[in-house]
Amino acid sequence: YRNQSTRLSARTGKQDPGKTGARSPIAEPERNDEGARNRPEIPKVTLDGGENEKNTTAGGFQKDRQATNAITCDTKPKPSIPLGMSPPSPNYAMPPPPRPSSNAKRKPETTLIPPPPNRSSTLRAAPTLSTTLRPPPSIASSLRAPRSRSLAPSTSSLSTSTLSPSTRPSKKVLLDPGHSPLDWAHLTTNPPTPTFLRGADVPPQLIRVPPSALNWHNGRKGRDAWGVWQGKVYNLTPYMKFHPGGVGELMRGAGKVGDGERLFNEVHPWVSWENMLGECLVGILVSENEVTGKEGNDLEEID
Ligand code: HEM
Repeated sequence: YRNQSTRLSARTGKQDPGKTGARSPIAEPERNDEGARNRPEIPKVTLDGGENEKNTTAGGFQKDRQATNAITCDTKPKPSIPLGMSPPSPNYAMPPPPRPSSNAKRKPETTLIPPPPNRSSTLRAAPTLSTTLRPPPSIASSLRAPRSRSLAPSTSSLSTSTLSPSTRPSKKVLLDPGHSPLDWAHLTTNPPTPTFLRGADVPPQLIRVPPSALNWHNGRKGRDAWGVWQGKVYNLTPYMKFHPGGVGELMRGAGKVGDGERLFNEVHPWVSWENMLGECLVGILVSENEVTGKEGNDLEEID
């Protein structure tokens, strides 16, 4: 190429032949370009060899590059690409569109392509390795989770009373001293009087309890509070302050036929009403007609 450029410059530039003959082939294009600046004719014909090396020193030659790239980009990009990749990025951005030539594209592609694929490949390899390594622990973890979960229900089925408080918010109240479940158990086994648990106004025998009598014992105005469970009437009054749910909760079903049992089953169906209040049993719930015609509460007829 250099020889060709010198030949072309020798053809157009009449003064060059004598200069080029004395100079070396390598130094000729640089010196000839300096002389070509002053010449008006040189840029038109000999932009190939003369401009290439000169343009590297002056930015004004880039305009000439753009105009001449269509013809002489083959030789220019080779030296300009390695040098101009980093510094003249904005100016260098202009050439790419006019570089339809194959040589210009090959060099930047080859220089630019290696880094991306290498980086991407390295980046891809890492996640793929991590993903390939993750599955084993994930499987192990997935197997562990169901095991713990599967064990939970099995234990819950064994004792629902122990797990129920954890599943729902507790509404237990602070009981007064001497009113713990053990205290209640002691009281039921050793009542102060034979009628203390069943009520002062109740005979020692079980009685027939009509709804009217039940409603009257609603725990208000000094009356005892009666509750019904499976057709049996219990005196709740002595248990009021021993009730872990509080007096108010226990009073919700006092003196009512079906409310007490329904609420009891909603809150704690696992609690044994009969065992806890066995000594508080008053009698059995009967219809109002069964009691009418008899004087008062005839308790002896039940036995
Ligand atoms: C109207 C009827 C009743 C209502 C509305 C009621 C309500 C409640 C409530 C809200 C609690 C607290 C539950 C918690 O937060 O853990 C509770 C606890 C309790 N109640 Fe009742 N109750 C009623 C009748 C009874 C009766 C008649 C008995 C006795 C036979 C009884 C025995 C208990 C016991 C033993 C607990 C403690 C449960 C536990 O430790 O988990 N309750 N009740």
